[in-house]
Amino acid sequence: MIITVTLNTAIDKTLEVPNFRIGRRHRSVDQTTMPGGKGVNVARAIKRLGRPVIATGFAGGATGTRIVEALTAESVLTDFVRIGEESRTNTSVLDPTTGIQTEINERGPAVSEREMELFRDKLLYLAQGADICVFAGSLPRAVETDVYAGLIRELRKRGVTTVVDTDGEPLRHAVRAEPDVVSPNVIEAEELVGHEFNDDEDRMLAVAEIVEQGAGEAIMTVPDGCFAKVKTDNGSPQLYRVRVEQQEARAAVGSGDAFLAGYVAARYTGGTPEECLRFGVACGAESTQHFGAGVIDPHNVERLLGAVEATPVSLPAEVS
Ligand SMILES: O=P(O)(O)OC[C@@]1(O)O[C@H](CO)[C@@H](O)[C@@H]1O
Repeated sequence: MIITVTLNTAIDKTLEVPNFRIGRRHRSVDQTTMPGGKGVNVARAIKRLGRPVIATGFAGGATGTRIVEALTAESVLTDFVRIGEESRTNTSVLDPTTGIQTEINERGPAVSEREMELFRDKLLYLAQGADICVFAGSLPRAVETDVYAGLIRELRKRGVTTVVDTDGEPLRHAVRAEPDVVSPNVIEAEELVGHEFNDDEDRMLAVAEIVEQGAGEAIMTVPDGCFAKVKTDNGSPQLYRVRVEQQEARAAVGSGDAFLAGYVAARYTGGTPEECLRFGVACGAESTQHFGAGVIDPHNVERLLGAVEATPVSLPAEVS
């Protein structure tokens, strides 16, 4: 079983607004609402890929009920801790004339110590039947920024592979807890490493640096694929640049979540590191053709897979 953890679940509301201009009044021509938060999106995509997954985390108030009911309607298994405060709604505006999507994410509810304790108990219970656990997304209010780090350490003791996609302080703490895989996007990685990246060598050095900081493997997603430092089957480290020809995106929000879902799904079924990266990149690219984060068509993923190239890369001995 794969577990996804979403501590800051959301209803993602996307308004389609042609010729969107800041400071003007608009009427949307279409709108969609879906349960979201990064871990929820990863769970949706893993379910579509046919691997066993359960989504956990916090769900609060009427929005929380809506999140759970909508996931149930998608046949995604859930086991959330119900909390006193209301789960958030994240609003984004998609301008179909430019393809640009502007996101406004709410901070989310405050979670009490008691609720956090209940969650820890639930996660450790679920972990008994789990191979992989994905921690993804921002933290709700009143939660310590080292929460992922503590949970990673607990799950490692129980032999569960841990995967993290978050940002800022929670990511910094999580990396020090030595998770098996960390998968930031470029902005998250620049923040973690402490400088901007100007070229592909900088990007390669960045994934190597994130491994130096504590991650077992680091995968940085970019619009046309990823940069990765992973362990080969014999355990030795290898850098990869994985690329797919960039397609015109209908909606790119959530492609990192689809990447992670594909990577984890392939890893769950014993794919080689290169196969997992290529499958993840195919899933991320395919997801840009659909509205809704984590929405993918597995048949198109298989078609795209042939166009994904993974190139092993060498860097000077001191960093590779
Ligand atoms: O605030 P977080 O949890 O970091 O990100 C939340 C979010 O923007 O990310 C997803 C797309 O990746 C959306 O479903 C969701 O609204």
